[in-house]
Amino acid sequence: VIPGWFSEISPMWPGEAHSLKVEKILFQGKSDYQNVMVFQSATYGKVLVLDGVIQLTERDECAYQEMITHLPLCSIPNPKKVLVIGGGDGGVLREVSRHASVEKIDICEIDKMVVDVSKQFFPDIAVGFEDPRVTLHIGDGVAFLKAAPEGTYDAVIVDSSDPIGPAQELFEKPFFESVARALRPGGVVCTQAESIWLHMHIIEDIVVNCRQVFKGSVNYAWTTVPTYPSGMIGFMLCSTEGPSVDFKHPVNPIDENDSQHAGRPLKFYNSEVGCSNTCLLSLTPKLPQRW
Ligand SMILES: NCCCN[C@H]1CC[C@H](N)CC1
Repeated sequence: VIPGWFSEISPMWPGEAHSLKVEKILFQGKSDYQNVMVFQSATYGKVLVLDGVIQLTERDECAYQEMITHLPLCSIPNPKKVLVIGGGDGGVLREVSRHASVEKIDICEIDKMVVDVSKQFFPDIAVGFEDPRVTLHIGDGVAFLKAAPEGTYDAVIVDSSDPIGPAQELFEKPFFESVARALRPGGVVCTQAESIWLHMHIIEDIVVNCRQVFKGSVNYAWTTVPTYPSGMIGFMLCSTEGPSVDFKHPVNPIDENDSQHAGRPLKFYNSEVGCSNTCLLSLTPKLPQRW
């Protein structure tokens, strides 16, 4: 390890490690679920790390939070009730709040320390918790969904960490089945779905499960996030049976300067990006997972 640098070394991306120059460590703690750290980097702003894995940086979080939120919410005409699983930093909530049609936002985050640390060190991301439509539930997303009445939500966003640790169950079939049950007919789900350069085996399993569970459409979309392993990350975009959803052609364009967020315009997402970055997995090249 190079002194003064943070390297993201993990068995999930063997043989490689993205590094960031550290100016100052701002917080280190251990919650009931994971190690939590915040540091000031030299060129990406503040950085949130869980169990040694970069969750977000102030500089590039917009690409992830805007895409994971607006890809699904712009694909259906009038999203009203939205559920966020994970997302304890508040960034997805900030993006959901831009949609004036939304009346209710539930969020279920398992680790309260992530919420508290985000509010303390990332106020421009945790601002999402201030929206009066938001109800925060601290608990296990799997259990929350099992308890949700059938057909409750128009959209579910699964903003998870990686399938090692607390988020493992969020990548398995029973969880997708509980998401499908909690969605209304024609409802949509968008999940964090890893990198086509590193995790094709995980993605292929997720696609098999999603094709069995979601009888509408199943797409894989992606965006670039320089501080995530391989510099990109993908999303599974699925819809249940019912009114058809075409993720390539958003029907609900987001107003760039939506009054819900005066003074905080979008930094990354726009309708063009929204449709161009969505591809059927079959079109994704079979990339060498290691050389
Ligand atoms: N809202 C924070 C996003 C967390 N998403 C994941 C963090 C860990 C990465 N390896 C994959 C994305």
